[in-house]
Amino acid sequence: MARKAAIIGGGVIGGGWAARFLLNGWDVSVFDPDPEAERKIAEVLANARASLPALSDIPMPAEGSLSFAKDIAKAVEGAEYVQESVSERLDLKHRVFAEIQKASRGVPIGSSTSGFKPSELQEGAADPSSIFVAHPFNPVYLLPLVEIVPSSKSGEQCIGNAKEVLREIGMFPLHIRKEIDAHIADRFLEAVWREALWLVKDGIATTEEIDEAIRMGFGLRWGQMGLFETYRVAGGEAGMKHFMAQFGPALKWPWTKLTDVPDFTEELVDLIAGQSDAQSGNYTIRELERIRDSNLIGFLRALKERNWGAGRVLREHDERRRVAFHDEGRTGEGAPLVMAQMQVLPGWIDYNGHMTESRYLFATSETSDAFLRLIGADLDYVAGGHSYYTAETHIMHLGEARLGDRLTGTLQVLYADEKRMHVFIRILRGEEAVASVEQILLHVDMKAGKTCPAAPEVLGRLLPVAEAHKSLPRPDAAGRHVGQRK
Ligand SMILES: NC(=O)C1=CN([C@@H]2O[C@H](COP(=O)(O)OP(=O)(O)OC[C@H]3O[C@@H](n4cnc5c(N)ncnc54)[C@H](O)[C@@H]3O)[C@@H](O)[C@H]2O)C=CC1
Ligand SMILES: C[N+](C)(C)CC(=O)CC(=O)[O-]
Repeated sequence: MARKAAIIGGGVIGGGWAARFLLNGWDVSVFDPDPEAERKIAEVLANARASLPALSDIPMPAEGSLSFAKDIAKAVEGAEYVQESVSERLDLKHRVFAEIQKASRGVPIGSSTSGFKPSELQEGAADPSSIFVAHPFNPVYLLPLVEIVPSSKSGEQCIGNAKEVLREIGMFPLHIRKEIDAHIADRFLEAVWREALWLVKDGIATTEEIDEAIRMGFGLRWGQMGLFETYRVAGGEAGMKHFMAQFGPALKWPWTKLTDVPDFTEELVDLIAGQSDAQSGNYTIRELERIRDSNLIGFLRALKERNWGAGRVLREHDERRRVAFHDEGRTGEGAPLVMAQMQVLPGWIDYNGHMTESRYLFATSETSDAFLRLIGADLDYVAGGHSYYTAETHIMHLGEARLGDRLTGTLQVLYADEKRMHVFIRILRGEEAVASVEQILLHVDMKAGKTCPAAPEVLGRLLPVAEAHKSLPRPDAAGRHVGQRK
């Protein structure tokens, strides 16, 4: 049975949490008195379904079920984890915690609060030890960071369990050791926002110019190296000390307004809202969300390739799920093995408006690479000097894959021996095959540059699969060559 999370407050952030839990296989019960909550969450969920799976290199678990509860007590019934995401008002959050704890004592309650300290959230609670800050970042279903802030009253076991749950849904829990208003990340965001407000108010830059200054330059740097690592590099060979000596004094020059905040007069609000409308008003919010999401996917995938920063979290999440998915001894008895799930992304579409041909080969190697990992011919094996090389590939295009389609790669072993592996891959959209691919792979000694028998532990996994697949019907297309008549 799927595990259950309760989401209290289903706005921008609650909707993102619901999507992240659901797509990672959890059942989710939402309570939000807003009559529009169901519609809003459905829209966030649609965006999440179109983006999150594209970060994963192994099949996503079956989506959990979503329900809307009539009150908090019903929502938290049987929940293993509760995430509070109601509006940012302390009195409201206190009332919500009281209701949760009346119905379910001891369950971990993470609060999405952007600024309140956990000790403030815990005031007057029946059980302060199970309330803590779990501050996420928008879009919650794509960005891994969640700031976990306990107070001295928080239970160690509760925080440990909560971090484990959050890791399971692919997040990066950053444990903040000392509680502080606005935690770590929002202090930066506020500081940058304050400076930006001054620049607009003083007529120095428009909202668009400020956004260009970020996204064309240092925003890209921060996304992959953060602040200190970026500055370390900027210190050149002389390093961080040199960087500090050179640029430290500037902090005391009048470069910044520091903590001075401009008054939110009607004039300033109109100025900023007007410039923002002129800059992006031709897009709806949902369109902007989709643009943001597909940019983030590309960026995160690049980081994943390099196993760097947020990309490392994605790899670790895949690895945890791979262990669960490819449980020991799985041979694919009675059916081809489901090896990969993919999503057709904007950059995969060609001038004919469907998935471009090179992506069929990409989908094939995603599938066969996953199989190689399953049988132990993984990156460690390759580092040891042995690998499988593809000797021949025949792709048959059977249907058109379109933008946003979810594709599944399955693999059937037609034949295998010490050195050879003959496989049949299907790229499926739902039940329909959009392509079938026949491949022969050879096991090689990479240093010698010639074929050789695979290691016994690899054969120990490959041959039982080949044996199990002997009972499967041989695909009609197996053995066909290009242009051949039936
Ligand atoms: N929007 C953002 O960028 C971020 C917001 N947060 C935090 O997340 C929390 C929620 O913020 P948003 O989602 O942006 O606000 P929002 O206004 O989009 O959603 C708040 C939701 O709470 C619901 N609500 C109000 N009273 C309720 C009650 N008694 N029980 C259940 N639901 C109730 C409202 O109907 C609304 O749907 C806040 O604490 C905020 O600081 C955290 C990270 C980012
Ligand atoms: C604006 N905000 C303070 C609510 C932002 C956050 O808390 C985090 C984010 O997603 O930027």
